[in-house]
Amino acid sequence: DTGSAAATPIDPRFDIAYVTPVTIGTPPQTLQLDLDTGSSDLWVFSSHTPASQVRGQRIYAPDKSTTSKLLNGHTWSITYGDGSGSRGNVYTDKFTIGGVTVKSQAIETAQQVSSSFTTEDAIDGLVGLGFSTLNTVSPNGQLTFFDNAKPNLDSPVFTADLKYMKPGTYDFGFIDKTKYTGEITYVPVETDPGYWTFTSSGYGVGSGTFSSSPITGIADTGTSLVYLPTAIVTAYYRQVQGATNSRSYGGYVFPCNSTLPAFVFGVGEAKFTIPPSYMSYAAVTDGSPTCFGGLQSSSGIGVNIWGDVALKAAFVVFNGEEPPTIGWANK
Ligand SMILES: O=C(NC1CCCCC1)N[C@H]1[C@H](O)[C@@H](N2CCCCC2)[C@@H]2OC[C@H]1O2
Repeated sequence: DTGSAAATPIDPRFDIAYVTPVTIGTPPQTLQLDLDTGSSDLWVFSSHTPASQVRGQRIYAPDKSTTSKLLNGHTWSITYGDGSGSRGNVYTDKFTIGGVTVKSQAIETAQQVSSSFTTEDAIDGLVGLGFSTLNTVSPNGQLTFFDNAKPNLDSPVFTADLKYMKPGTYDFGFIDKTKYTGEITYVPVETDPGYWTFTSSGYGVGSGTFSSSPITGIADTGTSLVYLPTAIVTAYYRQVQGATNSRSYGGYVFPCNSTLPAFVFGVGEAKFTIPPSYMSYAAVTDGSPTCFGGLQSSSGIGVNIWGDVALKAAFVVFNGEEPPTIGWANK
């Protein structure tokens, strides 16, 4: 098997998150899901989600699918790093992304979602693409779509080609040579506790010198921004006129008309440049002259996160061979 599906920004103005069309059940029900390498639960808004918590999202109705089966006595509950979360019951059903089908995928139906999911009407749920060890289904943990699909994929990989303010793609089972330039640099992945954890070889601010120092963090398609150690973040914002670390806005902000340097990060011998445009994430509120930075401190999180702001500067291969590795290429 091989497959390809679009990854479309949920907001035309800035890249909060990306959604991908999937089909579930028989006849197929289409939902737009957020593929998230930072988690390992596949959950959806459903006919079991209270109407008060649904605001325009498409829902999966297992009772309307002739191939759905309740996974008796199983429940799930997840909380994400931003405090959002959801919980519910579990079914199995036919699940397809970009033409790759898993005949019996655990579909976690939401009986409760937190307010940030209710208000985000473009996201109908998530497809966790982390390692299945992170799956929250109890009493028996379930496999991710990638783990289920892997044996039938031409190659046990998926790739992310996210783009700035326009649709990119997720490919499954093959590496599309037309999507990158030069060579792919592969580095080891630490699979404990279940993220795609790798070590970057260093960073540079704008045209400044490159600092070769290991930065261990996770490649997370479900996180909008990059979160790195405070020393790196302060070195970056020292180069931005009027930048401050705002307690009220919860991070580094600066005048939207500031000139921003690029941010360079290393993977092995390779270098990746996040252009200034990606480093200004969004105005803090609509129309404000104050902008929120695409690079923030990881000091409160406990892990460094290479989110969408970094991922969209590269073509990334999530290699599910044993042992797993992650590959980065320019594009
Ligand atoms: O919580 C994180 N990342 C953390 C950010 C802070 C620092 C630690 C990591 N990612 C989540 C993201 O925020 C969610 N969000 C829902 C509303 C629309 C936008 C996406 C979505 O659900 C799970 C995942 O994606």
